[in-house]
Amino acid sequence: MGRTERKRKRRLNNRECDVSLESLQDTIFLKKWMQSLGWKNDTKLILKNFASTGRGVSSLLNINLNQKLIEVPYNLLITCTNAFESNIQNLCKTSAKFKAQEILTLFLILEKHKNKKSKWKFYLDTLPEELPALPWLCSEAEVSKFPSYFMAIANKRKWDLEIGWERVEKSIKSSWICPCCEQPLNRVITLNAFTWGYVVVNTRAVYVDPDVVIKLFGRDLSNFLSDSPCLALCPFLDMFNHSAEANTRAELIYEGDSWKYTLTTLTSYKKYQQIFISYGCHDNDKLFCEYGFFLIHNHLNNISCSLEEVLSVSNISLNKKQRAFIENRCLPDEIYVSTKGLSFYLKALLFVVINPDAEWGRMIYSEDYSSCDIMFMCFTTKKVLILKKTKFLDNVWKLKDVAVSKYALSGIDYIKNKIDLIDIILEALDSYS
Ligand SMILES: C[S@@+](CC[C@H](N)C(=O)[O-])C[C@H]1O[C@@H](n2cnc3c(N)ncnc32)[C@H](O)[C@@H]1O
Repeated sequence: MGRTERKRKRRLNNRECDVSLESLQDTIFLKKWMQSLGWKNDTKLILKNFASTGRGVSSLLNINLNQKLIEVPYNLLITCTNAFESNIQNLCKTSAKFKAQEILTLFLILEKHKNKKSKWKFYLDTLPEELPALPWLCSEAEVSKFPSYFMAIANKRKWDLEIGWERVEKSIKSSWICPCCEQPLNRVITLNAFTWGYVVVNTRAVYVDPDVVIKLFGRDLSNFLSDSPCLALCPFLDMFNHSAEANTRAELIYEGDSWKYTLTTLTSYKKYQQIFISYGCHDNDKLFCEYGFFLIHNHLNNISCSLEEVLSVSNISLNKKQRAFIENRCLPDEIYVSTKGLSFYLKALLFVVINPDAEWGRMIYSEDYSSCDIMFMCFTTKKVLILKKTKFLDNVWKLKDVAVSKYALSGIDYIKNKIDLIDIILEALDSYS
């Protein structure tokens, strides 16, 4: 079998594993409900379970470059102003102020609790119960075995969730009884429910222009919100998965005689193929931390390192003048290497390290490095990469020892993916030097 034929067969096999979700009740009800509120599925979007990514979107039509993928009427969006519909202010102490993410989280918990009585039921029924593999949902023992730079990011996100929960717990009236089931509030708004809602908002909300949200609401939200109402949940639009190759334009626009949230694709797709959108120019660190997944191949990935790691492998100590120059120009902020080579800052840093007496400013901005400098840069970077690989392998072993949760098991795969990237970059540097 030739290569093309093998590729075709693989594509067909993959397609056979993709299962349509169109006959599921949840999908049928969601689409009917959205259509009854003005959504027109002009691009004939359908939901499928894809072997490669899980649930996602494709179309019965070919989708062209610059075509509008989806238009969702504003009244189908859940913004912070919808919190008023749920009477969140009635169950909170008067002085309580929340962040937009917390307000949407509370809204989801309360509406989900209403079940059939919620007007958002058909949307809520499509939200996943299971949480994605976010590293900040790991236990403390698990997080502590992540690479240190990543542990810092994960701990910060864990902390944000905990602070949010603390704020909510303190702000709700302990005397409040749910009108539908007569349960006390702390049985409805639990830590588990809060974590679920918080993660749903984190992984699915889109950015909306807060000025438009306030204008359409006709009332100021500052008594109630400590940041701006810039987040919204957008039914069906939140079913698209991300690809680093996808390019999309998202806008809240006034067209015809109404506001709508639109997505335009700047990439074309064949019918039945999965349609991806872009969540932003995110490397795997960001994808894993914000959305709980990472891409095996992501051209935005890189391996970052610290000034200390560079100095430790090059066995050089800096003089005062070198240190001041490096710090003033913030060179350590962006020292990394990717399959495309060394970052501007890494090259600059290495140049300053090996040339204590050169005219650094002129050289680093012209990047007119001698072949000798380039050889040293590659050589040192390889040593840094080998050091990083050893550290990552150590993280894998230590994490394997304590990993119990699916979040930590995913973390192991994530670090292994970093190690694979190091091997690829090392090979590329070998051919370069
Ligand atoms: C906005 S939702 C997309 C729809 C989601 N797959 C669903 O079934 O509801 C974002 C979540 O989808 C998953 N996801 C998005 N893009 C992905 C991809 N390329 N590969 C794997 N999972 C992806 C992640 O769990 C992420 O947190």
